[in-house]
Amino acid sequence: MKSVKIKDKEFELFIESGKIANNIARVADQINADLKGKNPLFLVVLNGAFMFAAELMKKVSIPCEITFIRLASYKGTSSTESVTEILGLTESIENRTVVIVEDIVDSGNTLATLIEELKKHHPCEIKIASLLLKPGALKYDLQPDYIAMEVPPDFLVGYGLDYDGYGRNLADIYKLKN
Ligand SMILES: O=P(O)(O)OC[C@H]1O[C@H](OP(=O)(O)OP(=O)(O)O)[C@H](O)[C@@H]1O
Ligand code: HPA
Repeated sequence: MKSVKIKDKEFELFIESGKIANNIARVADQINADLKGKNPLFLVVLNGAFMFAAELMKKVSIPCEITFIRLASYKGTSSTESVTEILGLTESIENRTVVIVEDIVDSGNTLATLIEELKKHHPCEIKIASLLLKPGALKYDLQPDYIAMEVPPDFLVGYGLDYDGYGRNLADIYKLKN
């Protein structure tokens, strides 16, 4: 499919599934080499990362655990204070090597907040694996350890990424038509 319409918007084909798979395989090889013997715990951030995580974890061959979390943010007691809660983290991460699995690092806001929250639980180290990184949109001093592909700051859908809840099931990645 060269283009798709989702709700009111048109998207054009940007990255085909074969290229996505090759880049994920490369990331898995890096993880297998770097984290051997570290017994990592992969924290998959739902919803967007589900498809990347499924493909990545089939190719990660070192002993590891996988768990799935969601982030909930709400206003704290003072009107400006924003509180982020990690839902679903039942495993202890104390002294563990934790690998955050994300579909995209865009502004970096989600990841920066998540890292701050995770640090409160004293992991031994926190690694970041993301399918996509938008270097041109990043507003935080974050250095993701494992990136499958860098992309321009266009709005993307497919392979887990959604537009208003739709498009996550697309096997390729599409970008918003201008
Ligand atoms: O770097 P940022 O600017 O913070 O953007 C990246 C975040 O945005 C998306 O999550 P979203 O909150 O849309 O939830 P979803 O995973 O359920 O789609 C994506 O999955 C990342 O978590
Ligand atoms: O480009 C994007 N597409 C979908 N969801 C997103 N969340 C951050 N950036 C994006």
